[in-house]
Amino acid sequence: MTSVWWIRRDARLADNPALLAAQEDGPAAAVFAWSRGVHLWSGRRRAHLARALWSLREDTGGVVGVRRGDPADAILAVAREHDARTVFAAREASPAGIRAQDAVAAALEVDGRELRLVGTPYAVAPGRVVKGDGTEYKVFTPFSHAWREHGWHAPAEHADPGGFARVESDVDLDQAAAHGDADDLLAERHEFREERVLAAWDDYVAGDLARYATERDRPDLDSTSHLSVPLAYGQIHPRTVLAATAAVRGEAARRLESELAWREFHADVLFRHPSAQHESLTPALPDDAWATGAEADEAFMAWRDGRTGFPLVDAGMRQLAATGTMHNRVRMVVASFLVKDLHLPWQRGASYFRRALLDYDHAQNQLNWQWVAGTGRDAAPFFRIFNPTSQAERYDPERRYVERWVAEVDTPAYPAPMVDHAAERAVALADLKRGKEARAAR
Ligand SMILES: Cc1cc2nc3c(=O)[nH]c(=O)nc-3n(C[C@H](O)[C@H](O)[C@H](O)COP(=O)(O)OP(=O)(O)OC[C@H]3O[C@@H](n4cnc5c(N)ncnc54)[C@H](O)[C@@H]3O)c2cc1C
Repeated sequence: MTSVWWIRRDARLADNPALLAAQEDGPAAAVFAWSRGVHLWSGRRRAHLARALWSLREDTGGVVGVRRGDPADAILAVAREHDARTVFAAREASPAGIRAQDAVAAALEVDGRELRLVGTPYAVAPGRVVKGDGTEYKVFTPFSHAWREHGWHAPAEHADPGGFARVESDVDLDQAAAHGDADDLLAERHEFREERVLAAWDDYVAGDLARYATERDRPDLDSTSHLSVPLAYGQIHPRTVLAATAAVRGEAARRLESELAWREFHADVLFRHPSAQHESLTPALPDDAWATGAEADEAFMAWRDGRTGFPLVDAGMRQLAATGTMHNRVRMVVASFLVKDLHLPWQRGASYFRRALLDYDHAQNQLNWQWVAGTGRDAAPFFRIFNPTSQAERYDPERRYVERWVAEVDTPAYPAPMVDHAAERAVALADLKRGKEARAAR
């Protein structure tokens, strides 16, 4: 009997419980729905997705299908073609992901078929980690302890690459992969083959991981895992990552696990508070605190284009435009600069990141922006105002990162700082104080 595997954020054969379930009683008809939503993605992300799907198709003898249309239509059509009673897929926890799976389940049900959700893109499904009284953890550290205590399954076995039924495609993946990013080209192409992603991770565990605890904040040394891109497209599962780190002793492996716990925490927060995708969880600032009008637009463009006159901010924004990624420390600095120095709402920065990041992940992006803005789930957000100059001195001491991305930094062509950081910091703190007083008075 053929079942359908609806490919979502999990274009991989390794450690994929939904795919294994679909192959249990016979070959799986695998299909990805190339929906209107995908057309709204940036060209660089769409092209990377096409390459990841192309790679999966290569690995399965060319039988994986990619169908134009919204999931409810595309998945139902393939289920009918293969006379499949059951469709298997990973459960998503984001608002858009939940909407899509509800729509697919409803379309299948009226046709006498069934959607079964198996596994999630997380080690522990969002919503599962709860306090003794069943309520959510609002703060990261206790969440991460409870998350570790909860634990997770060992990685699932590798799926059978020969266990697929052919699904015809109506999307030209070669075309999408080759030309999808023609107007949005990256300086370097990121790895998109599952086998190589896994091999690169094995190499990392055997090599650079040892430096992670001491160097993870150094953009000039670039010794982080670079897992965020394959995690975003589901080419590796966090459980696979955690199984490897569990076998390594020492601070570095624990640190990396803790970063993955942030990924799980943010997914949990968004699952419980879907409005956090657009609205501040804690509206820390009064409404009149935000800059508006033409001057604000110009400031935004200077930030976006890496022309602020603060070398670390400009280096980060140029790295983002050129490569689709940015080192985490620098993401925090540029985000803080937009919100606390330029007084622009975090949503504006988050929406530019959505266009520019190759590792864009809705929960991680929106909640990290809220963390920096001090509007998220945080005990002491008040003083999180990054000084772009001292951050550069501390984390890029020889200026190697800055000089790589801002070649003209020491020439007259480089602009003077667009704001006085100390003055803008004082404004931000005064705004935060007003916001706090207004909330207390309510
Ligand atoms: C404003 C802002 C926006 C961000 N947007 C995204 C995004 O859209 N997608 C995304 O994957 N990450 C995002 N991050 C988190 C982080 O910057 C990236 O995950 C990290 O830089 C990726 O590099 P790496 O894989 O080498 O990380 P490593 O340091 O090697 O970490 C390993 C993994 O842990 C997870 N991780 C690390 N730091 C964080 C964090 N702060 N929050 C959540 N998970 C984390 C990631 O999955 C990462 O791949 C954002 C951070 C900020 C401050």
